[in-house]
Amino acid sequence: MPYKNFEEYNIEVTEEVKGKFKSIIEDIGEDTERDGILKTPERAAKAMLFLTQGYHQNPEEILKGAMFKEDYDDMVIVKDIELYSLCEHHMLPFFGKAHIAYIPNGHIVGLSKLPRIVDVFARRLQVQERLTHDILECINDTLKPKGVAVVIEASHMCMMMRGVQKQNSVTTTSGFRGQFEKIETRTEFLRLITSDLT
Ligand SMILES: Nc1nc2c(ncn2[C@@H]2O[C@H](COP(=O)(O)OP(=O)(O)OP(=O)(O)O)[C@@H](O)[C@H]2O)c(=O)[nH]1
Ligand SMILES: [Zn+2]
Repeated sequence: MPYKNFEEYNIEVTEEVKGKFKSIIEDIGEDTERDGILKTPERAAKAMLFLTQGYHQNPEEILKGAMFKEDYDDMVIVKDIELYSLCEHHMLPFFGKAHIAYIPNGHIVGLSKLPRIVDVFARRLQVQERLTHDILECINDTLKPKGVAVVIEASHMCMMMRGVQKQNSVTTTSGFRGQFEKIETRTEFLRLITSDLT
């Protein structure tokens, strides 16, 4: 996708996507000249580009921007990170929480960077399984910790508003690398994310 810089790209693509949303709104039988709808193609285009901005962000750079040498080598957990993504099959939202843990190997990372990389990968067309692994592999490859774990719990609007129409099902996905592949470490992590302690 050729573009000079993100702002320039955004202006150009917003115009294009706006035109496409206008056609969709016409095709579903709405009046695109109606007062409340007049600006809707533009609003929808801006919303869609916001929700997919992760394609233009570099998660490794975000992590590398705040890695600090430190001898701490116990588990670090950031839990209940809210996430909103779009399923790649229907382009409908799925949303929920991510829980991330890692065991440092000489370096810790700025805590805010973990939610930031969740957003980078969530703001793309995704399936929950790949989103989980994208986050896991990015931390593993960039921070090179002794271990990393990611759990995501999410509800999928494509299963709620349409299709099978199940309102209460929650999907859990998980990935474990390094020391979290050992049952005791994994159990400790799962105990801590389900307790009120952290
Ligand atoms: N594994 C996985 N499946 C997902 C995710 N998000 C949506 N899906 C599923 O993607 C599948 C697409 O199946 P299709 O049969 O091609 O599409 P469909 O006819 O719209 O399916 P229904 O949703 O069952 O009506 C559905 O079963 C969705 O529930 C996800 O994150 N992970
Ligand atoms: Zn879907």
